[in-house]
Amino acid sequence: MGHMGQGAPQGPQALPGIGAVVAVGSGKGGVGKTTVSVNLAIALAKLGKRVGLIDADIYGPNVPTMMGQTRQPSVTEDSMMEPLESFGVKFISVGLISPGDKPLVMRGPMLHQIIRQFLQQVKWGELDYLIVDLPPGTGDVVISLVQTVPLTGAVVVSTGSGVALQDARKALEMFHQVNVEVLGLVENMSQMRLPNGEVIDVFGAGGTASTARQYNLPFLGSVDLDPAIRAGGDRGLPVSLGGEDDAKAKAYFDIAREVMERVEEVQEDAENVLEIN
Ligand SMILES: Nc1ncnc2c1ncn2[C@@H]1O[C@H](COP(=O)(O)OP(=O)(O)OP(=O)(O)O)[C@@H](O)[C@H]1O
Repeated sequence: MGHMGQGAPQGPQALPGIGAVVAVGSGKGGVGKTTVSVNLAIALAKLGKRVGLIDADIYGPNVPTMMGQTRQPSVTEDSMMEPLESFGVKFISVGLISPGDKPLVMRGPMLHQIIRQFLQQVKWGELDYLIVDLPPGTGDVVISLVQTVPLTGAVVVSTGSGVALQDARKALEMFHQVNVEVLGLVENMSQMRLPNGEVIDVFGAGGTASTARQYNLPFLGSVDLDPAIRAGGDRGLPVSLGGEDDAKAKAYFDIAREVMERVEEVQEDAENVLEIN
């Protein structure tokens, strides 16, 4: 395992007080990775977990808008950042530290520095889950992450379309390369249910589940294509706030429970490995 070298001076160091670090990635942009991250984080919090969310999506840092707060985080005297908090979820975003609407041009070393800061210099306190919303594609941010902390695992979001899945497979391969366990796949914008009950298959529903099967990975659930989900994100009031009994929120709670189960599995496996050694 690549991240067992905890005694090594440069190796990834577990964050004290943080139970699990879960990255959410996608391959293709615009498939709804951020919407899944935000609603998953809120669902976990509503299920009683202590949750943090890092928005590391340098190309589209939309977490603050979806969480309804876009002010700059305050910095304490000891140079620690206070995360913002909405709906019981603590969060921080690259969007909050980049000035205005300027396109964010960042060189690798600066990006690496920011990722490290978000992990190590934010007052997260005790968390059960720290979710990291990755930029689409395969790349630098993931490398910075795995060099800084041991990741518990990754969730890969895709639509069922052939091209999105093509890119999702690249993301799966990348996580494999950097020794990050994929907890499972989520299909977003799977189907659209019209008010008259008719169901429209927009992006090829089921494609993500079959990709999961191909790779022998768990399928964590699917989310409908639903204007209420888009509106919730835009208004800073994500649909998960409706709670588990709300039909529009339920999918995210199902996914949250799957993620909790998978995280437990991965952590138990890691403990067994340590006992054998
Ligand atoms: N299930 C859904 N139903 C309806 N709209 C959705 C759904 N999921 C996401 N959207 C909308 O699609 C758009 C893209 O979603 P989002 O920003 O979450 O994608 P992303 O994959 O994080 O994008 P990127 O990483 O490229 O910035 C947003 O306007 C969002 O509100």
